[in-house]
Amino acid sequence: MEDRYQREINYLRVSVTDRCNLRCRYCMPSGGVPLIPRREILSMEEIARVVRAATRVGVKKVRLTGGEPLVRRGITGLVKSIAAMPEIDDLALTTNGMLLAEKAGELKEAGLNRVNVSLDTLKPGRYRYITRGGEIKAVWRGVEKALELGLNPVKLNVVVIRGFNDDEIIDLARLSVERPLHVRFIELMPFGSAAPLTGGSHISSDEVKRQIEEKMGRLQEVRKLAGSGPARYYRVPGAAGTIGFISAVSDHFCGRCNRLRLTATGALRPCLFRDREIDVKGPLRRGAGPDELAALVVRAIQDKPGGHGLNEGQAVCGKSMSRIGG
Ligand SMILES: Nc1nc2c(ncn2[C@@H]2O[C@H](COP(=O)(O)OP(=O)(O)OP(=O)(O)O)[C@@H](O)[C@H]2O)c(=O)[nH]1
Ligand SMILES: C[S@@+](CC[C@H](N)C(=O)[O-])C[C@H]1O[C@@H](n2cnc3c(N)ncnc32)[C@H](O)[C@@H]1O
Ligand code: SF4
Ligand code: SF4
Repeated sequence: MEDRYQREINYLRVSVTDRCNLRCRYCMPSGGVPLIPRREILSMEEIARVVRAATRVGVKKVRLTGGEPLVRRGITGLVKSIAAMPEIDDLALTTNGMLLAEKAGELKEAGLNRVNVSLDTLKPGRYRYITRGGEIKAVWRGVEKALELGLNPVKLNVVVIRGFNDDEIIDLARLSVERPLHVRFIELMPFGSAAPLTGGSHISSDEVKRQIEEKMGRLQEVRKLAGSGPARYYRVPGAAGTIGFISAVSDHFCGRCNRLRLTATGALRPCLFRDREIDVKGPLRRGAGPDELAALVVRAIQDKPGGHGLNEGQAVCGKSMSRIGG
């Protein structure tokens, strides 16, 4: 359905857990986020009930994210139940890739359409540093497996950080040339944990694009690539994959916003950057039926702000990305 700004809201991002097997420096403090007791987290069955209610008011696309969705037990069963909902035409997952090689087969079989994998560097030492202990080989095994199984398109998420990976922009962009990989450069967003990395180090998507075009020639705009997110896509002429830009800070893609979020603790969140949330866990556990749940989804859609307000100093985000479901 449409919100107050005539935007069609048809995409639900579900954070299935706040837990993660990595501790990326821009996402979490070194000790991780304080663990939420298990009973506070929605069960897979509860998540499926909310998704089903959301389909009644026009949600067609679902993304499972987190924390790390692949550390949550029962993820394959959740994929299966969402994939079975006839209204859903795109079911995707965002993952750090560490467990992807072992899980990709069962996820594909359960009905997952595609994956976005986070990978900020090509260098094993840097990967270990930024993730505080991740193993890059495991991520590449996951990416290879996803390609082999046809979890199409496979997108790579690269957060660009000055002084960390800005010297790898061209090498990362080149990954899109030979193989059908879709490399997306993401502007670092000012969440709490990212603060030490943002000091004077923000690199805009325009700057990244300029660097790529200087070395690789003019990029062609690509109109359609499976997805529902905020990225803009381009292609090196003749390349198998694409290069995308997610300009969360410099560009107001809020005008094209099409999404709602469901947090791991059972709240509908109208906007990534605003702390306002609508509780659904309480009603779910008091036995709310499909109509009542659908009404809460409608309320969350009506509550969506026109934009994130980051550049007007209105945004308040006390939580980390892992809690909300980046
Ligand atoms: N500011 C902002 N950033 C978002 C929003 N949705 C996703 N992002 C960011 O975009 C980056 C990539 O997100 P993904 O989880 O891969 O999903 P997506 O780009 O929506 O997915 P596609 O359907 O493949 O286009 C992450 O860093 C997200 O935090 C949003 O609503 N607002
Ligand atoms: C929060 S993670 C959750 C899914 C999964 N654990 C992963 O890393 O892909 C989703 C996305 O948010 C991005 N992200 C986290 N913190 C960010 C920040 N401060 N700025 C920009 N992107 C961020 C990550 O790079 C990742 O692509
Ligand atoms: S970005 Fe993803 S992998 Fe990294 S700490 Fe956050 S939730 Fe975990
Ligand atoms: S910041 Fe808020 S309004 Fe803007 S695109 Fe993201 S969720 Fe939508």
